[in-house]
Amino acid sequence: MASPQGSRAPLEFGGPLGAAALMLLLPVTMFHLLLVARSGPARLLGPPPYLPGLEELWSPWALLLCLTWLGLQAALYLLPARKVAEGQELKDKSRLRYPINGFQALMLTALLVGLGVSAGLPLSALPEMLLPLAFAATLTAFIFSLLLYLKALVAPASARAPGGNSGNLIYDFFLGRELNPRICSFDFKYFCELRPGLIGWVLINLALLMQEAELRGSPSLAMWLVNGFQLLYVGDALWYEEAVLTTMDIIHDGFGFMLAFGDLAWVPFTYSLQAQFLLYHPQPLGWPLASFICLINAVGYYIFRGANSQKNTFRKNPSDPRVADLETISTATGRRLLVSGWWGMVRHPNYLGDLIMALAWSLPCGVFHLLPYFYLLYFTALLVHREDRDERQCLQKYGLAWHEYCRRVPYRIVPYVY
Ligand SMILES: NC(=O)C1=CN([C@@H]2O[C@H](COP(=O)(O)OP(=O)(O)OC[C@H]3O[C@@H](n4cnc5c(N)ncnc54)[C@H](OP(=O)(O)O)[C@@H]3O)[C@@H](O)[C@H]2O)C=CC1
Ligand SMILES: CC(C)CCC[C@@H](C)[C@H]1CC=C2C3=C(CC[C@@]21C)[C@@]1(C)CC[C@H](O)C(C)(C)[C@@H]1CC3
Repeated sequence: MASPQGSRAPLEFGGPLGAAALMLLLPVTMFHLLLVARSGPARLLGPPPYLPGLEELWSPWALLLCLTWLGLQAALYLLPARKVAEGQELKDKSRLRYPINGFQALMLTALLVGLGVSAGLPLSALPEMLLPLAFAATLTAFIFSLLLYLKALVAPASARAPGGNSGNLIYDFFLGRELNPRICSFDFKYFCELRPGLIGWVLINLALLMQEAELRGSPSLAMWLVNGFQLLYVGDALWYEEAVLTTMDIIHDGFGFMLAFGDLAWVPFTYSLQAQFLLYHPQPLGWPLASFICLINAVGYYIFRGANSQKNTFRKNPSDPRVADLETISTATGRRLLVSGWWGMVRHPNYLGDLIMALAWSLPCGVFHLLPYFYLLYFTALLVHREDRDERQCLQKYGLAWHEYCRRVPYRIVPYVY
């Protein structure tokens, strides 16, 4: 469908029908997971134990907590940054500037939470509020996406995202019309991608760990592992914050319901599923198996970090001694593609590392329930779809050079498998 605004990007996610289905399915799945995690049988594929009434979902206190959290993270975002980074070149040849203070926000949040807990803040009561909090976050994401849609109506054409301007209201609302919506220097997409959801996720994990300690005397080894692995992942994302500026979400995708809901609700409430499961279904785990799981997480992290850093270093400065010796192929755009090192092994080595880590996050929950493996299953689907989207974009950008890269590096994510 050609858009009235002139953008001819092919429709993704199954077009308007797919977008409408996802807008319904994603929140329903999130609430299903929250309900099933605390039920006895914890069956991913079974019906939820009961259907919650509005009085169990809606709480003005939960909404207030959710908005206070967003306000706190926004205030931390506005604090002076150790560095200001430039994003990729935009259509109008300009570059946006982004504060690099995400890790500082994580540390300050930890300090504030630590002070709060020592002053009697009942953090371990948070798990009891997950349902109304998730409802408040979903409501916030929906209203926020509506405001973003309206804001895009008055944005200049050069500010539009390549994909979210089909002319179909539902599709554009889902994908997001504006690429980098901002008020003054406050960048909503960059803020939401890394701060409230990711830091909220580790806070929920911590609250679940503390509640387990209250219930059983001390947190289990499995709970420690899940908390440790996911804290490492979030800490890494914020430490290497600048790297997010070269991801598909920032460069290509508009900011609409998909990312607003994904960042503000989906990430904190479904990515903490393993810790939620462990609180209600304690799993025995001995040190030998725990050490093996740590090794799997370390291998995944090594590949994930190695691949992401290699590409970011190369994109920032191809003559950097750490990447200068790597073999590359030239493209008509002037940008080169790496064909050795991590990016010579498969075409998305960072996805491979991420998937190995996802496996390590589920293993502490044992092998008798499918529920804690939901993240691994969803993430595999997300990355396979994302890889497909990226391939199409790269083919459009690099043409013959991309074909040559695919010939030299035939596997997409898993060597000799896929
Ligand atoms: N936990 C989660 O829920 C999620 C995590 N992720 C993680 O986010 C990270 C970023 O993912 P994503 O944004 O999808 O994609 P990538 O970081 O893999 O970026 C893809 C881009 O990299 C560049 N590129 C591809 N091949 C090469 C090459 N051989 N040499 C140099 N540059 C190349 C191309 O852009 P160009 O050439 O224009 O630079 C391409 O568009 C990944 O580690 C992923 O695992 C992603 C989604 C969800
Ligand atoms: C559920 C929907 C269909 C899709 C929602 C997707 C979002 C939840 C994800 C899209 C890309 C993401 C990234 C991260 C978190 C999840 C979302 C927002 C990321 C911030 C996680 C930490 C990593 O280190 C990263 C590389 C910075 C990630 C960037 C992409």
